[in-house]
Amino acid sequence: MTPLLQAKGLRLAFGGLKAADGIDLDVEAGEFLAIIGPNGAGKTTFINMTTGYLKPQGGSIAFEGKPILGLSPRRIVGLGVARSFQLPQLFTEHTVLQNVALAVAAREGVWSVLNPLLRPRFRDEAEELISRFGLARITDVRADALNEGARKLVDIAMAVALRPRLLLMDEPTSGVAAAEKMGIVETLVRVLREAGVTAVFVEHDMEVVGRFADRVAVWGQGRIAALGPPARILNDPEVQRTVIGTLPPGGTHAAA
Ligand SMILES: Nc1ncnc2c1ncn2[C@@H]1O[C@H](COP(=O)(O)OP(=O)(O)OP(=O)(O)O)[C@@H](O)[C@H]1O
Repeated sequence: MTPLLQAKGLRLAFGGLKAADGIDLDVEAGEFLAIIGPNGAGKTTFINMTTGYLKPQGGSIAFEGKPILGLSPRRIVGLGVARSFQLPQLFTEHTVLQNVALAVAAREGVWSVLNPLLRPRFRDEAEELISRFGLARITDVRADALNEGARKLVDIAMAVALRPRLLLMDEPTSGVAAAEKMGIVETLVRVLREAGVTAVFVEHDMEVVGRFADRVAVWGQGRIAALGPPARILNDPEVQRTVIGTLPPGGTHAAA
């Protein structure tokens, strides 16, 4: 079967720095794939290339078998690939409802920030989506008054409003308070699974990766250093040493 997303030989250098140095990755429909790796390994660069924000200098990317490399971010969204950002991109002076309604309107080709709530169809859909994310109690709260966990969920709700088949999330739990983290991930995984959305997410919290990823890709200096099920990857001594940091340099077993 054709993979949902297929990246082959992606290369991109910034000056002498190879942020992508021959990335080959297939993402299968329905899976949750976690990307882990040290800072600067090129994880965000991969998301940027896949969503049209950066153009690789070599290689190819196909979504549902069709080439998407070189298309604008908006065209790629239109084909069914959405993303969320490490820093949520919300309209801070607008309420949660207005933000999500704007995303619904954008999907329908209405790009105006002039009150999308005037259209009951957009408003109803936004309200329904907000309640699926368990955010009904903050529907009318302005985005700049939200905590980081709520901001992340609203950002992802806006991406889901675009009705993607693939969603790429850049560090969905970064900045979220530890006590809130698992609840946030449980919510977004539930919504994405119910909606049949395949997910690729960059994550630094290995407990989140272990609980929610079907496969894990380990990034190292613009390359995929390891790829496989979480039970194997997270217990790999080399991954523990270079990414997770539980082993002393040269150590062979996890520190207590
Ligand atoms: N637009 C750019 N111009 C120049 N250098 C860039 C650009 N984007 C990324 N880089 C560099 O490319 C390398 C890979 O960056 P990237 O953001 O993809 O890493 P990352 O694995 O996502 O890191 P982190 O976990 O810190 O977010 C870094 O050294 C970064 O400084």
